[in-house]
Amino acid sequence: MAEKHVNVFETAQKQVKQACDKLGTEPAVYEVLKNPMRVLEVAIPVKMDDGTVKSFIGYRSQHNDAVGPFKGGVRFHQDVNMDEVKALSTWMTFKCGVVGVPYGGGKGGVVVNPFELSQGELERLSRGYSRAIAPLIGEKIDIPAPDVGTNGQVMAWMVDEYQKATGEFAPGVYTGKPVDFYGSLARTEATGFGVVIMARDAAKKIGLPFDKSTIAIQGFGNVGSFAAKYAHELGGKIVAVADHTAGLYNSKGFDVYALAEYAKENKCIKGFPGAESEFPKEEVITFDVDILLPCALENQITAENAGNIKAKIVSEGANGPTTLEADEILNEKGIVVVPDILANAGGVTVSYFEWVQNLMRYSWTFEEVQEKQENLMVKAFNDIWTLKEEHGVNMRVAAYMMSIKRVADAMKLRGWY
Ligand SMILES: NC(=O)C1=CN([C@@H]2O[C@H](COP(=O)(O)OP(=O)(O)OC[C@H]3O[C@@H](n4cnc5c(N)ncnc54)[C@H](OP(=O)(O)O)[C@@H]3O)[C@@H](O)[C@H]2O)C=CC1
Ligand SMILES: O=C(O)CCC(=O)C(=O)O
Repeated sequence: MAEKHVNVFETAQKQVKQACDKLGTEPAVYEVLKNPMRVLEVAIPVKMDDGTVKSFIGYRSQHNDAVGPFKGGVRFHQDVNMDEVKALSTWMTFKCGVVGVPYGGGKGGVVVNPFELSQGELERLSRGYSRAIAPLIGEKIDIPAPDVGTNGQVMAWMVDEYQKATGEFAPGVYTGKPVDFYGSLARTEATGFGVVIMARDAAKKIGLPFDKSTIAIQGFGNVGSFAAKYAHELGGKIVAVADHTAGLYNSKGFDVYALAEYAKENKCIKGFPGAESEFPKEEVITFDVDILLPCALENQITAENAGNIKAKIVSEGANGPTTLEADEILNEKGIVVVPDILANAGGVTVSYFEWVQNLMRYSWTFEEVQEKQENLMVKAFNDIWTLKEEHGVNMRVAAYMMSIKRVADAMKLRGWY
């Protein structure tokens, strides 16, 4: 039966409810966690290159700050909407809880296709958004970062505009900045690296040799391209890749460096000469591989395609790629799903390291940062695996159980319930 349109905020709420029930928390815990504490909607007027003025709608959702300041990326995409931003901010709260970084959850977004803007228009929009949310954010209040459609340059403009709005030079108010402007080494690579480390450890658990495995990747932006690089460096063979424009196949495994270079230059993978053949991009999800890395957007693994998935492991680089119905199907099929709030937590983990370095006005080497990231994520993976075995639940429920407990304990100590 075809799945109805899936509202990702309802998905996030149900995931939280399921874990609260499993933990047996007091009803007040879900009552507090089911909605973001604050959601801001702004209209950002931007002078376009042709002299007209266009107003863009933006959001910032602050889900929960019991553990620490709100934290989470800013998405520039034409499909951004308030419910999506609310869901993404909810997932951030529990993602931070999973890896134990001292933050709550936040997320922002602007309804825009950034590829249709000139560089000047993109800068004016980024500055306008930063000005609009400046009263609600701060180094110790709410710390945005990059997500789909934004990058280090956008963060640098936003820091500069925040300073103009508040008079305060506070580089730690945004993370994911360029390394030459208060960014951290290994942040750009962090999310994709983490997705692969988690797939590697899941493979160990089920006795699948990662260095003999075949891999399919959906999405070839920041997360997908670095996931490809690290999976290749660990000996995995990336045979299928898809972005918004095409699905590409190479039976011998892609030259991931050449593909990344091509995608950077052409802003898509279609036409890459190193592919043997092209296939419809949707089919990447059901490709005959050992490991699937969804690294694009929400609701990609659905009730329609989940039954045909052949991979033994799914490590979720994207936020919310799997619908609730699909999750049940994967569970029944015995597929190990490393949930988004663990698999893609490398981004916020290294954002945390960037923030710490900013506050200390100090910097660590690439190797130091990546080692700290790996240690933190591997510990979270093992703790969640143990919890999963103890309670007979899947990794997603176990991850929420661990995280909700941390947030609930902080709320209790603060006297919120
Ligand atoms: N950046 C980060 O640090 C973090 C990101 N994430 C999550 O990872 C995911 C990807 O983010 P990021 O890599 O930063 O974003 P990017 O904007 O860098 O890349 C997004 C990629 O997804 C592709 N894509 C979009 N829609 C589809 C589709 N229908 N089918 C196939 N590919 C598609 C895009 O293709 P095209 O360009 O052709 O549209 C692009 O390759 C998001 O869910 C994000 O929230 C999670 C944690 C941290
Ligand atoms: O780096 C961060 O602070 C958050 C990244 C993000 O938006 C995410 O993990 O979804």
